[in-house]
Amino acid sequence: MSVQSRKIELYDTTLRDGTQGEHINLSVQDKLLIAERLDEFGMDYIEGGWPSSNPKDEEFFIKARKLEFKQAKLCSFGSTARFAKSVETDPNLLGLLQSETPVITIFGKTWQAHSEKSLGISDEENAELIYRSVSFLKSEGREVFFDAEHFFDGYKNNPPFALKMLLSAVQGGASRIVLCDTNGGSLPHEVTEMVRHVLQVTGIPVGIHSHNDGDLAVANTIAALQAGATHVQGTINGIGERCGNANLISIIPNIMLKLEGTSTSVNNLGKLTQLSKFVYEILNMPSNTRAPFVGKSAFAHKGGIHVSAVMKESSLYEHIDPALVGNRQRVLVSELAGQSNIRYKAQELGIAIPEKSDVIKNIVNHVKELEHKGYQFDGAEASFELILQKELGSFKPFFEVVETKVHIESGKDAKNVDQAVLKVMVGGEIEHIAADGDGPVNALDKALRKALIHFYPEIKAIKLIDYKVRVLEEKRGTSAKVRVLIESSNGRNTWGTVGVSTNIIEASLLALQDSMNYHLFTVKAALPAAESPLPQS
Ligand SMILES: CC(=O)SCCNC(=O)CCNC(=O)[C@H](O)C(C)(C)COP(=O)(O)OP(=O)(O)OC[C@H]1O[C@@H](n2cnc3c(N)ncnc32)[C@H](O)[C@@H]1OP(=O)(O)O
Ligand SMILES: CC(=O)C(=O)O
Repeated sequence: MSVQSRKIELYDTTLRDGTQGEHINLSVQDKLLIAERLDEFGMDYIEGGWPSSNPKDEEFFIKARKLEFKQAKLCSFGSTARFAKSVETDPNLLGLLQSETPVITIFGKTWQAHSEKSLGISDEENAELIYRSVSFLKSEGREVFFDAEHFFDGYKNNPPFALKMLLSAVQGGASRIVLCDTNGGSLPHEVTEMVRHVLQVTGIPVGIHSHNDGDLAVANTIAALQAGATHVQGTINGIGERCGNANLISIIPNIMLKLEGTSTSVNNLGKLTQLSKFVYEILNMPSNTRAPFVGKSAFAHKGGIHVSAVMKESSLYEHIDPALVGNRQRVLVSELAGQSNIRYKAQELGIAIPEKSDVIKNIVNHVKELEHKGYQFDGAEASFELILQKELGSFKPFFEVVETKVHIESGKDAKNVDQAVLKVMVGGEIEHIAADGDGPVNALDKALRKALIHFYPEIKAIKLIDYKVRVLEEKRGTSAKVRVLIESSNGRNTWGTVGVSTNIIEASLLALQDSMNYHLFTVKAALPAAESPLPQS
């Protein structure tokens, strides 16, 4: 079949099937915000929930009447009626009508085992249930989409039964037949074959709704489109029941950038990364850094060979231009780096490296040695920049911690204090400072700030926003090395630093020192040389 210039309809079910995922919970307000954003992005249909199933979804549909969508149509979702003979009084169908959505999507059984065992009815009765449910909603002036639940399993088990149920929906007036891989176990070639057959038999637009239990939901969706389907159901970030639904965040760019002869209503694909982040944010979930297209690592190059090639021509190791989906290229520095990684980072930081010098080679070697000791510069780019600037001779530490003592007192009869005592040298002067804290690392942080504040008032702006400890040699138990990664912020920028030691206090102090040095260095770099008031140690 020809796949020339087909418009693919995007049907988002984040607000319904997405919320069937574990740990996913959206308030009415969350749902309204997401719905608006989905419309802005260019979805054709937004499934808001199952109105009669819970009060939240009922309230959502009432409030959603005030939303003014630019292009999307709101859909309510539910099942076929409980009994064929009384569709007109079925509370579920009446709830769908009361939601006042222009489109209603109902699911019905297309796997004989479900019809028999779950509903306990005959084939004829199920066909009648589907026909009467669809035609009743249709007679009330709504457009009706039919979600053929378990279609692929149903077809494998008994093709005539599965097709008969689809035809009942078509005869009832459904305008889309959506084939559901409800258990998510189908393979792409099976989907292709069955979609082709359904298109021949039904003669109306066919959609695909895949679940990800075999990690193939996106592949199965693309296979259905290649076979002629023109309607895609999925969720943002692939959230949904069990392993999730087909991820629209991957499907949409695959359609728009790769599947020739197809188009969608999305007007700015460059907003894809923002959309993914927005939904994670509302769900209060961390973004998936490895997500294709939109993840932080999706275009992050670590291996020296890759970076060397990417610097000559990005497409040598990138399947698309990251900007097309609102993402960006990144280069990581690690033990797998070559000189190209360092050159790239220097360029990114606006640092000129003298030609024909050993600077880059020295830095590569230094980074590899440090990573061998347990350092990690992914996530600690500020520590890396200090190494680079030091090697270039443009950075000298602003202070030196000459001595550290940390005192921990706990127990029934103890004072329960944690205290750090530091001797810090700044510009030839020694400061001897003690500070109490909530835990030894907090005491250390406070003591260091106290020692430095009157030399460098700028450090007041630094806030610790994340602190992570990782044991590096687990088998050595409490004598193992630890790596501390700290994320700091000055309200405008954030930066990461790292420290490694067998002593968790020392590892923390190293990361803290890098954080303060980095901040002071950037403050100094922002000033003309003659005006820099900062002493160096
Ligand atoms: C594949 C999918 O994702 S379908 C969507 C699944 N989503 C949800 O289930 C979330 C919302 N669901 C709910 O809030 C509740 O399950 C409700 C309100 C729909 C129903 O609640 P209850 O009436 O207490 O029934 P319960 O959930 O225990 O069982 C479901 C009933 O629906 C019946 N049913 C299932 N599918 C269909 C269908 N397509 N048509 C008609 N009835 C159906 C089942 O046979 C079962 O009936 P039974 O109680 O006579 O055995
Ligand atoms: C309808 C639906 O959500 C499914 O079959 O997976």
